Amino acid sequence: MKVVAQGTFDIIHPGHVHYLTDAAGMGDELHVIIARRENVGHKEKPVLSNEQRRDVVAALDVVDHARVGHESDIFAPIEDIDPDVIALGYDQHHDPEGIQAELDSRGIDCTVERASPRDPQHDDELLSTGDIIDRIIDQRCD
Ligand SMILES: Cc1cc2nc3c(=O)[nH]c(=O)nc-3n(C[C@H](O)[C@H](O)[C@H](O)COP(=O)(O)O)c2cc1C
Ligand SMILES: Nc1ncnc2c1ncn2[C@@H]1O[C@H](COP(=O)(O)OP(=O)(O)OP(=O)(O)O)[C@@H](O)[C@H]1O
Repeated sequence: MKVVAQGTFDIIHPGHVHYLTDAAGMGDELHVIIARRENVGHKEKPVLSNEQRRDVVAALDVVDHARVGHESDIFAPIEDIDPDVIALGYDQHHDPEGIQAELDSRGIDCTVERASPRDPQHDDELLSTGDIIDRIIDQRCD
């Protein structure tokens, strides 16, 4: 069973590890698609390059394969990987029914699941790249 997870993964934190571990548990081979910098438009663009974000994700034990995503067709890597499950992050804005309809129309036999959120495990745990960057600005910039 192949599972696909996807995201920006700019400055890895335990929320990312939770998501990828959850996604890996939905099958036995986890593929991760890294959002291209130019395609991140719903929030600040990543600080780190496409390749750096890919290499760090690829180094995680639960990840079998990581790649930088396609420039324009988000379903091109999906056709290539041919997964059994797409695991959406708990807060990803994508519409599961729209994705399912596109999978069906392309003849890809795959379901769409939603991963769980990670709750903070100890005081002062930062589970958001945006929050980490805000703290760096707060503590290191006068
Ligand atoms: C099934 C699926 C496939 C995707 N494939 C790509 C891709 O090939 N290239 C890309 O730049 N973004 C791709 N994306 C979109 C990014 O991953 C998207 O910007 C990402 O979901 C942002 O999530 P985040 O805000 O949780 O980091 C894909 C998204 C989904 C749901
Ligand atoms: N605390 C968390 N618990 C579970 N999953 C998480 C958590 N934080 C991020 N993720 C998941 O990791 C994937 C990539 O997240 P993303 O790169 O947007 O990180 P982020 O820290 O949420 O970013 P930002 O703070 O800039 O919005 C998404 O699918 C997201 O749902």
